[in-house]
Amino acid sequence: MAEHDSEHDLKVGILTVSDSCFNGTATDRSGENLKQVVESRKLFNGRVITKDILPDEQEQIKNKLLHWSDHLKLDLILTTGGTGFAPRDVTPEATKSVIEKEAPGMIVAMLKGSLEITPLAMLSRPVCGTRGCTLIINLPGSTKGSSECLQLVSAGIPHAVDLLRGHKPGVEKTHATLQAEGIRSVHGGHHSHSQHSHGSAHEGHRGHNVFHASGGHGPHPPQHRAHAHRTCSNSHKQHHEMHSHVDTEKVALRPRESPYPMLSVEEAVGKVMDNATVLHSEAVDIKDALGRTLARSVCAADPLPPFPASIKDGYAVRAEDGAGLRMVLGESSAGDVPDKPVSPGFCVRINTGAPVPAGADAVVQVEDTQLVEASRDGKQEIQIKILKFPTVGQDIRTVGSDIEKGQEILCEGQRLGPAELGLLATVGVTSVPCYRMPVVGVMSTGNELVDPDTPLREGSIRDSNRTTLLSQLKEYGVPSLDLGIAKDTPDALLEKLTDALNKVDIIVTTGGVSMGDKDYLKQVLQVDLKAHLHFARVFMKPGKPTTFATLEHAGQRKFFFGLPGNPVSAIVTCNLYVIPAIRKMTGCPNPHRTVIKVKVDKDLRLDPRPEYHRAALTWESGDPTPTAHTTGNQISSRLLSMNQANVLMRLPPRSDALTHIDKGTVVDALVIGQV
Ligand SMILES: Nc1nc2c(c(=O)[nH]1)N[C@H]1C(S)=C(S)[C@@H](COP(=O)(O)OP(=O)(O)OC[C@H]3O[C@@H](n4cnc5c(N)ncnc54)[C@H](O)[C@@H]3O)O[C@H]1N2
Ligand code: MOO
Ligand SMILES: [Mg+2]
Repeated sequence: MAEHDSEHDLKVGILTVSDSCFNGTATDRSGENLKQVVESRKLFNGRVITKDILPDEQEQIKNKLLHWSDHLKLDLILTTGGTGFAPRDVTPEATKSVIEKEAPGMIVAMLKGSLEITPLAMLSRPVCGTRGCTLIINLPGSTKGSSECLQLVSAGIPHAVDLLRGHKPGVEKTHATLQAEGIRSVHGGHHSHSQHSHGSAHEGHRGHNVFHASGGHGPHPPQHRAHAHRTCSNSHKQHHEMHSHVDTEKVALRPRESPYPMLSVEEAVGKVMDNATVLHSEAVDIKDALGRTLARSVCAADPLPPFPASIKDGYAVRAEDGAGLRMVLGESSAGDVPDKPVSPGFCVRINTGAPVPAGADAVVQVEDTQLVEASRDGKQEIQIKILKFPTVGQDIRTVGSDIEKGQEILCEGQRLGPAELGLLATVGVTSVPCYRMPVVGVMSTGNELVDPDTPLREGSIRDSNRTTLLSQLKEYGVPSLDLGIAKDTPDALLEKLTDALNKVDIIVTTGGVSMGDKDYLKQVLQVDLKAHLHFARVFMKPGKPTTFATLEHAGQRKFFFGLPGNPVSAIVTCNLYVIPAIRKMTGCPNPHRTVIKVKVDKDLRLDPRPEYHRAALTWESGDPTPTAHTTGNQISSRLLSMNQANVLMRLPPRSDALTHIDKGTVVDALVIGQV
């Protein structure tokens, strides 16, 4: 599949120069048509960033060209109209006043091609040239003429822009592509009629077109004959090689590697965590704080228990009275405020949790007493016989014995679980400062995707990544937004991402980040959103094309995680990069996954990349190291390999010395599920 050098996508401006279109007495058909031709991406990979209509006023045209070149920094400006001999035709003059270098070759290409169609083309006065990195081309005003002329120069446009941008890789890459892949059929105006001596004519390398000059050079054995072709030479020659032939035998065939460096997982995680700064705190009611991270420590305002409390149901006594008979004075139940102090020889019936009355310094549980029926002066009195000698403090919780006044009960950075929230209730703190939770938007990309509840159509599959990722975020109590499915076009991506930027802190997309010619995410991030791309390839399996970027938007730092589309890659990379980043942002002091030692349950073949191998744990009796049962075929598309998996075993990359991991070997494993 032709690699799509997305960063070379051209930013195009279309300027219609016409009094009648400007004042609305005519419709701007040629400008609209040019927009369609550019958006069709048939001639080159470009996108119309801006389009306008101006009257035939030289100053206005000049200012527009200056603005589009110097401020919008467009790659290509196509003007249509105002290039003739009529008194109001001043587009060439306006253009000449802004360009820094002329491009006569393009004028020749246009006029040569046009003159073959009509001699009247001699009346056209187009100017072509560059200003900064912007290429400006005057096209005729008619719909037919402007699109024909654009076709005539289109093959040179991408290279011109590459050279203007000083993007060696673009030119070199094209060269490498041509050399590596031999002759490409032409896409520009020169549909030469050379016969194809080998294989089917592939589509030209997207965005870079080359010319076929007809015929080859002398007899070549059919299988080796390379057509003569003219390509934009690389920068040091600055001219077209005419009719040179490429003998693919001799040319060094260079691989078409992605231009993005491959990071190790450690480096990638490091970059993510370096950028994930802790968010500010906000007051959260404790009934909504489950799973949140505390932003400030909490101390107890008062002691617990606030009074000496009985631990048992029994009798509050004076220990020094020892064992033997006691008159029962009264009772102290939980919630009572005792009013009768215990005097020598007496005791008070008491319940667990009830305040121990003054004078008493021990509690004898009811099991250690005998009830002695007694009556005095005809009145029923209760006496008990204490069977064992009580000790001072027995079964009494002294004031503050659970929580002292002023004691710090929770510290900053703690995750608030049920017990922690209970503690807050205990000390009467019902609202706590917690780190804000980032809002995470999840978006799938891919023309092949349909919603899970939609019937499949030819060539489509159901989107599972959103379900997986949204529920993984829910598991961590992270507020999330379903951003839907974006089609595989730059505009669809740009529109959804731009919209999401105002709603979420973190955007997680899946798909469209590998080497496909429809994998536009990186380009949209870099070119359109001007995001800072931290990495776009990681030496790991699954997850190689994982892409991470940040962007300052409206004074806030926004995060992009472009996870791979393969379902397993998506959830594994979410666990490795997204969840730890979120945990760090929410103040969690140890945001990373817990790593444990596990024993592999069978021989495992190693992959050339370090693999995060899915497994489910069991504990064999007497063996403290759990056994990790592999979930089988680990291909990145097989979501079943995540089924019941609660760890990701970290397996080393294959080497000459090590091609397998033997059964019983102990390896590290990241805990990702309930163990
Ligand atoms: N020439 C190369 N091709 C690929 C490479 C490479 O290095 N060279 N990398 C491969 C690896 S590794 C991965 S991972 C994938 C990732 O590609 P993308 O991130 O561009 O993902 P897509 O191409 O859009 O989709 C990949 C795969 O996953 C399916 N998919 C996508 N989204 C979903 C979803 N929401 N639910 C379910 N399934 C989804 C999609 O249909 C594809 O089958 O690139 C390899 N290619
Ligand atoms: O990197 Mo991919 O996720 O292995 O298939
Ligand atoms: Mg792809």
